[in-house]
Parts: sequence; structure tokens; C-alpha cells
Amino acid sequence: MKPSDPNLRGIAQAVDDPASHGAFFNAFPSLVWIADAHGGCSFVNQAWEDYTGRATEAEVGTRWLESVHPEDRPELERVWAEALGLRRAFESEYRLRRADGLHGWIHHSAVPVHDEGGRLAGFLATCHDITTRRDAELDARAKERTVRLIADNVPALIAYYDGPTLECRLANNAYAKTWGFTVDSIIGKTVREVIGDVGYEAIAPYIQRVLRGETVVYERTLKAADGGERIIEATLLPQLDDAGGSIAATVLINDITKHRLAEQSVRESEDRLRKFADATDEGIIFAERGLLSDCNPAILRLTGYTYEEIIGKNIVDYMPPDVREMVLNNVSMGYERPYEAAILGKDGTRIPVELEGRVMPYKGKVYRMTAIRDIRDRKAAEARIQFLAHHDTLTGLPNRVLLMDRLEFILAAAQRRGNHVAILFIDLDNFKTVNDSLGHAAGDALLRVVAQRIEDALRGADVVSRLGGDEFLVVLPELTNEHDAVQVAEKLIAGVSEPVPLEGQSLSVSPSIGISLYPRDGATADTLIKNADAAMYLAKERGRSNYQFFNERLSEAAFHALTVETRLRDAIRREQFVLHYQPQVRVDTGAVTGIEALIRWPQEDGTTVLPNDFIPIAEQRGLIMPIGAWVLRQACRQNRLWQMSGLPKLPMAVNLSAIQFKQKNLVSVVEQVLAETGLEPQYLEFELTESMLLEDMTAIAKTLEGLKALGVQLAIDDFGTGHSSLMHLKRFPIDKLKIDRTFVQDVPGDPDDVAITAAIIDLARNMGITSIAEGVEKPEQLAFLRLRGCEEMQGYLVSEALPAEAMARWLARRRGEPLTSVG
Ligand SMILES: Nc1nc2c(ncn2[C@@H]2O[C@@H]3COP(=O)(O)O[C@H]4[C@@H](O)[C@H](n5cnc6c(=O)[nH]c(N)nc65)O[C@@H]4COP(=O)(O)O[C@H]3[C@H]2O)c(=O)[nH]1
Repeated sequence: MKPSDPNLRGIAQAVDDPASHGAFFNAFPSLVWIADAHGGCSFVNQAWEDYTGRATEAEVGTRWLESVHPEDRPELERVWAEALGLRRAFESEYRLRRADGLHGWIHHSAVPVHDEGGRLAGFLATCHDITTRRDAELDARAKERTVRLIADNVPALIAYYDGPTLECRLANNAYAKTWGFTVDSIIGKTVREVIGDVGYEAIAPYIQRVLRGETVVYERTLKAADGGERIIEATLLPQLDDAGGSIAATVLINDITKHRLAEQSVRESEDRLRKFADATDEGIIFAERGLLSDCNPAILRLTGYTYEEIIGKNIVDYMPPDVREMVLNNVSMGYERPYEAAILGKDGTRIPVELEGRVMPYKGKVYRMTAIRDIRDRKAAEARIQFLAHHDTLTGLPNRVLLMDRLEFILAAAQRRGNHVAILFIDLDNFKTVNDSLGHAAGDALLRVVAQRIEDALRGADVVSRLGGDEFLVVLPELTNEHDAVQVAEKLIAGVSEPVPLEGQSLSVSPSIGISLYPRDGATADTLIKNADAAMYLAKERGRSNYQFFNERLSEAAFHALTVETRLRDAIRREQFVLHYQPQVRVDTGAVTGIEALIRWPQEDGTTVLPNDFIPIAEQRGLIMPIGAWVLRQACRQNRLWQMSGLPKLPMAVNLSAIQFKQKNLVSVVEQVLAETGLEPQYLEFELTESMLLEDMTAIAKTLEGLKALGVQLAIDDFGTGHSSLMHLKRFPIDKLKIDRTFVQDVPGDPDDVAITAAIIDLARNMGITSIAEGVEKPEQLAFLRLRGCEEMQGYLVSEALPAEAMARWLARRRGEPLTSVG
């Protein structure tokens, strides 16, 4: 306010002395505040007083400042001090405490007032309450902050452009940053300035459309300020005035780069999956809510269906009824581990498969993908393994494992129902001979034939098993009586004994069968088999090719055999056997013609076990070979010793077990023993039993000829008890026939034995070989033999079997005695 202004002259006076002009200022509707030339408040009008509740006295000087809001006061003081110093007008907005205790915003506008002389008279200010405006401003600012906060935090790019000018009025941080601006620097920039010429050209048509009032959505790839490529989806929203003219456009941009890349990778992975599914041998199906929606060629190949035939159908239709529930359960539970099931081929065949399901999104939906593996080969292999584990590979019969399993089952059932069961233990006689002479292939072929014949002789419910070697076991469940077992045994003997044509020959094996019965002979599978086994040995003893039932006595025998076997092994190791010797003499002159070596097993208690009590057991338990070898060596050694000690040179007879005789290298073993002991071969004689000569004739002839070629003598022991025919004997190079003790003992009283003994003597004479009678105890027997022309004899009448020293003494004594004497 210039001092020269004539209208202000009065105002200057009023300001200089406001108290005098109170009525004048109080007439002002606005708040009047006057300060003196020093800046102290000197007057406030009624309106001020009404507003603040404070009259001039309360505001004078600097007091009025005390009612200013503490936050605003420093700034106000600064502005006021500056205006005062420079004697200038000032304006300020601040909060002033009102009469109601609250603060009101006021706009304080003060001008310096000068008197006529140009001196500062003071300041005159009018103040207006601007609370409403300020609140609105604050509110607007808060709203803007909120908008920005939201705009900056949504995962989208947002901008607001003015319609006509296409200048940016608002942009969120993400938008501004994308184009290389800040939220402030972007304001006022045109679309073209923001996104560049190329971008603008690309979207110009969309801009035209939004300006026409359309909402436009488009997608494009852009290069952002950071150089990266982005795929965006932009939405342009028009804002129109009431007349429909375009005022502005909001741009909403979503960065869909990740989304599109994910889509692309899903597409690629779907492609890959499809290629993989097409290429794999594993069947793959997709099902949605149980319906087949897709599959690969492998599953079509596996089932024989075409794609069109199965798509859209229910998966259940392709499953056998028995697996449906399980599969559907697994599907509904989302089971994801492999499990076995089965599917049906088009022709109805059941195909065992392994299924492995996965819940997976495919083509935008949730599917269950199932891999289907054909496990027919695996199943077949498993079945084969199962079969092999439970069957004998040679014959295909159940093996011991499976047999035990079945037998236990059968016994349990028999116990429940009170049935009887028979167990037949079958061992083939002479099988070893076939195997040894014709080889394993022939042996195997023979076993297969036998297995078949055994099966043929049985009924469906019967069980047959091969236990190994030439041992078979037959179980007859539900036996009505003992006789049923007899019938089966007889049928088996007849069937198995039939000659088997093999390699151009006719072979025959006969079975020895031991039978045990449940419950009579045992309650458990083990006991019943053991007892049938014991009965089988009895059958063998009784001449083979027959059957025997188990009995208690056998059980004892079996136990006894076991004990003997154990002790025999020990005796073999410790060489605890001795030989006794029995002389053989001429019947007519009494001249000593030979000596038979007979084994003895002395016991610690001074008793002696005779050969009949342990040789059969040794034979059964595979112990005869070491025993026989020892006897042979010992006999040869002893004979050689006697010869060297000057006793007469006599042949020494040694008993050969059938098993020893079948030993392939027998000839070379004998040759070796002779060489070792230095005994000349003509002083060794072997006693063979008739039954040994009944088996494989070719092999026997070969062995006998081999022995003969060495120069040893051969005698047939126990002649008459076996089944040998003349034909047999003629084929073999035999030197001697020994007439069995059982015939000799009843001559001359028993006409049958007389006839037999006489026939044997005649037979020997006709064949040009020596006859010798054993077991001669009585003079009348000697008389008979002499009468019949038997050449030699041995027996208690001459001497019993004696230990070596006794025998040596006997021989020495005999040398000096007349030849006619016997005994
Ligand atoms: N009642 C009676 N018996 C008489 C008379 N004179 C001799 N003996 C007995 O008759 C048996 C004759 O032997 P074997 O027939 O070869 O019968 C032998 C033979 O088959 C077998 N054996 C004996 N030693 C051996 C051996 O070293 N190896 C083999 N593999 N078997 C043997 O054991 C069988 C029995 O032998 P041992 O008990 O020694 O019984 C001998 C002998 O002691 C007599 O006047 N009356």
C-alpha cells in the first residue's frame, strides 16, 4: 500500500491508533489483525475475538503467536519476521486455536501501512477461515496418495492420458519405469514421447479407437527401457464427457510375458509329451472323470482297438471285472505308485499289466494319465521261476519243496476229515548202472519215461514228486483202505518195469517201493516220508521190484542203521576192521585150495560185528567203497606176506560188493593194488553174487573180461539163490560156482536141496568150471558132496574163519598133514 495513496491516509491513522478506531474495525466481517510498526499485535477486531475467544488484550505483542498451532508457528514467525524486516506484505496459512479449543486454518494476509510522511505506521491484516478448503485439499492429497499407492502396487502398468492432447496426467511407478521415466517426469509427456515413434505407430489405430469411445484390448511385444522384451496385454479405457466427447483414456497394461512363456512351455511340453507318448512302447492313456480322452499308439497296439473305438469310452469297459474295484479305488484316491492289474484286449484276452497313474494337467484340464506296461513276459518269467522253484526241471514233476507243501496240506485235510493217506517212496533198482554205462543223457531220458509212467498210473488227486536222483514220492490222499495202496504199488511196479526202448536198446528198471500210511505210521510229513524210505530199503533187501509196508520193526531198523552208519564212518577213518580167513579144500583129498577173506568189525567191548550186520548198511549209505578198498588191499597184502613167509601159495578170495563191482575203474584199481602189494594176479579171486550179473550185461562182461585179463580168478558166490540162467553164465569168464550154504545145510536130507546141489555140481562140470560148496559142517554133507563129485568145499567141518595168525598156524600145520584129512 503506497503511502501516497490518499485513501489510505485515514487507514494509516487507524492503524497507528487502532483502539480509537475500534468501531470501524469491528464493523469488518472478516478477522482484522493490526500490528504496530515494531511488529507487535496492537489490535484484533470483534470478528477475531469471536473466532478465537480472545480479545486484543490477550493477543497483543507476540501473544497471538501462542495460539498458533505449534507445527505451523516456526514457519509463520519466519515469514512474519522477514516481512517485518523488509516492511513488506506477507501471506501465510496457519492453524489458529479457535474459541472452541480446536484449530482452524486461516489465511492471514497483512500489508504494511505508512503514514503521510511515509513512515511505517504498522501492519493491517485480514484473516479468513480456510479450514474447509484446507481440509478438502488435504483430503484430495490423501486420496491421491492412496491412488498412487494402489497404482504403484498393483501388478499392472497404469497411466492416464488426457484425451485431446494425449499427454500423460498420471502414471504408476511400473508404467513410468517401463518407459524410462519417473512418476513425476512422465507427467505432461505425450504418448508418442513416452513410448517412442515405433511404438506409437504400432498402437495408433488403437488410440484412435479409444478416442472414439471404444474399450480396446490388444497384445503386443515391446522392448522396454531396460532392453528386455515383454509381452503385454494393454486395455485402453475411454473416459467421455456428457456429450460423448473423449476426455481422457486410461491405459492398463498387464505384463503377460511369464504367462505367455508358461503357455508356450506348456505347449512345448505337451508337444514333447505327445512325441514321447507316441514313441514309447508303454501304453499311455488320459482319462477325465473315468472317460478315455486320449491315448498313444502303444496302447492301441497292445489291445487291438483303434483310436476311435476307445476314445470317449469308460475305462472300466476295458478291465476284467475282478480288477475294476481296485483300479477305480486307486484312481479315486489318486494313487501314484505302480501296481499290477489287468486289461482286456479287443479279442477278450486278459492282459496282465502294471499301471502307474498320475494326476496331471493337460490341455487345460485335470486328467489322470496312466502308463500301462505289458507285463506278460514278466509274469511268464515269474511263473517260470515259480515253477522252477517248485518243480524238478528234468521231469517237470513237483520237487521236494512243493511236495512238502502239498503233503502238509493233504495231511491237514486228512486230519480234519479223518481220512487215510498213503506215501509211496519209490527208488529205481539198477538205475545207477544205466547212468554209468549209457551216460547221463540216457539216464535222464529214462527218468523222464519213468516219471511219465508213474503219472500215468495215478489219479488226478494223487501227488507225484521227484525227490532227486532216482527217487520218487507218491502221495495218495483219501485212501479208503490199505489195499488201495497195494493196488497202486502193483500198478506202478508193472508200469515202470516195462522195458524202455532207448538208444536202440531195451532197458529195464524196476521200482522198489516203500509205503507208509497216515495216520498209522506217523502224523507228520517228515515222519511219513522217513518211514516210507525205511520200508523202501526193506523192499530192496527183499529182492527188489517189490513193495513193502512200513512197520515198527523197520523203524527200529532205520534207527539202528543210522547208528551203525555213524559208527562205521568212524571205523573207516580209524581202519578198525580186521580180516578173518577161512580155508577152502578139495573134497576128495582135503588139500587146501584157497582162502576166503571175510571182514570183521571188532568192538571195544570185545565183541565182533559180522559183515551181514553192517555191509548192507554200508552199501545203502555209500560207505562200501572205502571198506571194500581196504579189504582188497589188506587181503592181497596178507596173502603176499604168507607167501613170503614160506606158506604155500594159495589164491585169496575176496567178496566184492555190487556197488564196488559197478565202479567204472575197478579193473585199474585192482591192478594198482596188485602192483602195490606185489601179489601175483592168479592168487587173487573175486566172489561176485549172481544178482550182480543180472544187470547191464555188456558192461558186466567188459568188467569181468578186464579182471580176467589181469589174471585174477572169478567165482559166483551164493549160487542158486539168484535168478541167473545158464545163458548168463556162459557169457562170462567164470572160474568157480559156489553152492550157497542154504542148500548145503539140508543135504542129504532135503530132496529139493539135494536136487539143486547136484544140479549145480553138474552144471559146473558141464561148463568146465570148479564147483565149491560152502557152509559144510557135517561129515554126511561131505559124503554127499564127494559122492556127487563136488570139487571143493569150505565150512566149519574144515575150519571156521580165523584171524590171520591163527590161519597162518593152521596152514603151517596142514602142510604136514595127510591130504585126505579134513577138519
Ligand atoms: N553157518 C555156517 N556159516 C559158515 C560156515 N563156514 C563159513 N560160514 C560163513 O559163511 C559166510 C561165507 O561168506 P559169504 O557167503 O561170502 O557171505 C559173506 C559175504 O557175502 C559178506 N562178506 C564178508 N566179508 C566181506 C567183505 O570183505 N566184503 C564184502 N563185500 N562182503 C563180505 O558177508 C557174508 C557173511 O560173512 P560171514 O559172516 O563172515 O560169514 C561167512 C562165513 O563165516 C559153516 O560151516 N556154517
